[in-house]
Amino acid sequence: MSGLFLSFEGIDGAGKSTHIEALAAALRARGRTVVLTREPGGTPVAEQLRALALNEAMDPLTEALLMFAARRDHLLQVIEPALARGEVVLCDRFTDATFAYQGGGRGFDIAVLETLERWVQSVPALPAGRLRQPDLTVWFDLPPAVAAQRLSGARVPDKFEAQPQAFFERVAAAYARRAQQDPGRFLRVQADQPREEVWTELESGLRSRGILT
Ligand SMILES: Nc1ncnc2c1ncn2[C@@H]1O[C@H](COP(=O)(O)OP(=O)(O)OP(=O)(O)O)[C@@H](O)[C@H]1O
Ligand SMILES: Cc1cn([C@H]2C[C@H](O)[C@@H](COP(=O)(O)O)O2)c(=O)[nH]c1=O
Repeated sequence: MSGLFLSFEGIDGAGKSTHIEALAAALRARGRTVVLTREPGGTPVAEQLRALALNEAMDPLTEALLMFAARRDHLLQVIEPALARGEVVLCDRFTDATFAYQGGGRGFDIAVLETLERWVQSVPALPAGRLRQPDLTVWFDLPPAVAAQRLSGARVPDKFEAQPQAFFERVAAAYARRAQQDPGRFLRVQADQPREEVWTELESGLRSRGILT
């Protein structure tokens, strides 16, 4: 069986975690081996970088470099080996999050992010010039006001969760731009619905792409 790389995106509180576990169970029930992982993180080195990026104040370039450094380690140590073994990788966030949070939220230079994307996602298994990208990105599209309501009081906010709603409006707009640039890779799920309906929409999108049978 060939490997499959799915990423899950959306603003904080959009509902990714709620559905990733259920999807992993559905895929395992169909005989697939599933690796559940996340960014920033997924390896000991990347988890340390995550702790810095989510908790320490830093300038936007430093933040972007930490995200991509964590990603490089995660790709080489976890994602690429799993894909080579023919497994399914379910990754809670990937590079679209950098374009959304550092590019949209922070207003950091998109051209620099594109350069880092090319460096980091060039991997030995792919011919020169081709980048490792998710086969499909599920984008949980939720209005920031609804996300804020869902997260209010739920936990101690990290550096990003503590940002004002205007930050998340920019993040959401940047996700929409990324999806527009590569519509074939994105599955948009309307996340402002009851959990069961979000799951039904996700399941149906995955069926129509042959990922769930
Ligand atoms: N469809 C829904 N309707 C109402 N509440 C929901 C729905 N989906 C998830 N929630 C709740 O919203 C909160 C955020 O959900 P979840 O943790 O799945 O989001 P997330 O996208 O993984 O967030 P983060 O990226 O910040 O970790 C949780 O309390 C969850 O129970
Ligand atoms: C990959 C990535 C993530 N972020 C931000 C987005 C979230 O606020 C946190 C991760 O927390 P989660 O609960 O695991 O979703 O990090 C970012 O700013 N840039 C990135 O590239």
